[in-house]
Amino acid sequence: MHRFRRIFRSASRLQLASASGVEFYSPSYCRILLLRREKSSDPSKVSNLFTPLLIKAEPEESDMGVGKELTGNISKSELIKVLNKFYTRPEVKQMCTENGLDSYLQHQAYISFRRYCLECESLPVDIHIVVSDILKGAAHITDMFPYFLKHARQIFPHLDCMDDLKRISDLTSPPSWYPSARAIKRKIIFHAGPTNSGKTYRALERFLTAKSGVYCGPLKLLAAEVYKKANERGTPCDLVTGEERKYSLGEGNPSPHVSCTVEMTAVNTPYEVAVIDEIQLLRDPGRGWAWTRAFLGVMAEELHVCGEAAAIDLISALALTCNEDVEVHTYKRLTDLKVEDEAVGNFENVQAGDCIVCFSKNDIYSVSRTLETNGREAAVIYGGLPPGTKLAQAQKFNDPESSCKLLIATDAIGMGLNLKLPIITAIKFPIKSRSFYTGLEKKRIRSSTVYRFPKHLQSIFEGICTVDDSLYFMCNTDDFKFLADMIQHVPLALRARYIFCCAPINRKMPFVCSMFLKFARQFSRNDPITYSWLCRSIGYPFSVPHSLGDLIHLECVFDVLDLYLWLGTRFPDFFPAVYQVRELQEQLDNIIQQGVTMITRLVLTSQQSNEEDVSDDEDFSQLPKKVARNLLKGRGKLTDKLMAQGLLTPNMLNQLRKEWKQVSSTVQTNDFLQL
Ligand SMILES: Nc1ncnc2c1ncn2[C@@H]1O[C@H](COP(=O)(O)OP(=O)(O)OP(=O)(O)O)[C@@H](O)[C@H]1O
Ligand SMILES: [Mg+2]
Repeated sequence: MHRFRRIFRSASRLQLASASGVEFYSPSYCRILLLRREKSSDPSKVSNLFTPLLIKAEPEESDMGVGKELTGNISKSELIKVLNKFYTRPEVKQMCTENGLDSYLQHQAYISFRRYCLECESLPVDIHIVVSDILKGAAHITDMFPYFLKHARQIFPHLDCMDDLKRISDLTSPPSWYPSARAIKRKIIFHAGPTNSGKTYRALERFLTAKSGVYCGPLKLLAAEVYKKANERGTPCDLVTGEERKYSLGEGNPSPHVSCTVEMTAVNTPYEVAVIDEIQLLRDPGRGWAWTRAFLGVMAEELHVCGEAAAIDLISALALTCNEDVEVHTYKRLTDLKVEDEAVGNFENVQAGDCIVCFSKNDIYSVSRTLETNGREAAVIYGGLPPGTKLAQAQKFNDPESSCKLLIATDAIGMGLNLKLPIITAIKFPIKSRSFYTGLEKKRIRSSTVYRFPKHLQSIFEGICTVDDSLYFMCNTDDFKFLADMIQHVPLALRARYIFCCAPINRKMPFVCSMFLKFARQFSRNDPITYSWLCRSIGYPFSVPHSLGDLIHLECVFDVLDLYLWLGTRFPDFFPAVYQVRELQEQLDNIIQQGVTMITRLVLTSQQSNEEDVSDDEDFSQLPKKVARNLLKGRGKLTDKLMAQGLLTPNMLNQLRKEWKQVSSTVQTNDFLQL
């Protein structure tokens, strides 16, 4: 029986148990490129993305002076008068709109047309004649329009292909993108129920007994678990994630069964059974597209989806658009869930077997320190840890022989780890309201759709695409755009640029971002990213972390290696060292494990060094206080900028601080400012 004890009373507490969210996914998971399209997208925002081409005011030689000869001279002031009058006429605005020029494009086109006419040494003959006729009253002011429109189309060539753009941006019928799946009538079974009710178990039983099958999971850890389980049960099964493919029947010989992360689902391979786990995640703004794609596209005679009952309506509606029915199997919890009446109150009341769920890494650090001060040993699990470390920590907690009886975790524990938890103490640190897993509100559930292009194209596409927003929304592409910006000046072919922009990296980690940029630069120079180059760049050999900063840096290095493997599966010629990199990851996983084991010591070291920093602040009394403090604390615009550009890593910053402390007594304010 799972017993919930509470330190703080809160209605949201129970939601921690159904840990099916996305908040704590490891940074290494694909977080891809989806746009959320607001219903009322402003078309002028799309126009703003188009920059007018510069048209030189050089009429053809044969035109030179002909207009003047035919109809006499036109002074600049007369010309300006005609142009201004033309642009203020409501009929002109109306004709512009009818020809696809919104107010932004009209304005830009007018500025350009006016400049063109005024800078021309001699107006093109046709324009000269029409202006002259307008001045004489022989033509209407709107007769200028064809010349204006011709100019507008020259400076905005996209106007000519807008219809085609709209056609290819028509996203109103995603089911039709998967003709192979539409060619078969799939039997869809929805396994609905709360967490720990046996949904995945039942679907997997069917998967394992089928002639062929695919399991599509939300996490690498889960995909790996199914891969292991299938092979142990005598069903040869391959593992496919963004970073690797493991063959069960020998290299290059695919098995009829595949366990994969949902992004890697093959939509052109026929299977007898497909299982899509945690189906409610198709509403996730970042990764939801992968569930939508798998659901609409997988070619399976029998499709089992497992997830929260709140997603039944959406799945049924999507199935209807595929002319398919959904059979719903509902499940009850296998174990009772009981919320205790009494709050735990304080850490001394935490008992052996308890799991303390925190909401950030910092809370993990402070709780582990507090527990250790009370002489309690705890295992630690959070999303950013490598899979091996998570498993080792889970093992330590699960092992009845182990002296470690407590677990401190973010809700990364919710997916993919089997934990023996007779009692879960859900603690919210700090007490601030954050809603997790809040269920799917009917009106807001829509499935997400993906489109991926380099940033500028992506934004244009986002603006003009049409989506059936009763069922779909475009996902969030901020990460994609961030990466596109970062490599904007690196000369890459479109396809390579696009793939680089899809890389699943955490943009909040400067070191990972800087390595991403280095990979892209090296790639653009046609230089393979060799093992020795990589080792030099990541500071190999690794050493056991001495501070929290070191530990976090090693986690980043792990992600860099993940990035290498991810790119390696797409550009094997340029990332040739995948086998060695996997070995490096194993070593690093072990070192991170050692770091996590002594996390309390790392917290202490970091606190002490912070305290030292604070006292050293006094040494800087000569310096502008804010600047000195920022340098010591690693904050401030310059520091942020250098970190963001990857020119400064946490390690380098630490080193810099140490060196700075040594020389601080001799450095004068002016020297510092000149630095
Ligand atoms: N019929 C069964 N026989 C034996 N073990 C079972 C059975 N059903 C479920 N289990 C076990 O119970 C545990 C929970 O089951 P499962 O993972 O399928 O739950 P779930 O409903 O998918 O939960 P979640 O929503 O958290 O993914 C697993 O360890 C599973 O192996
Ligand atoms: Mg499950």
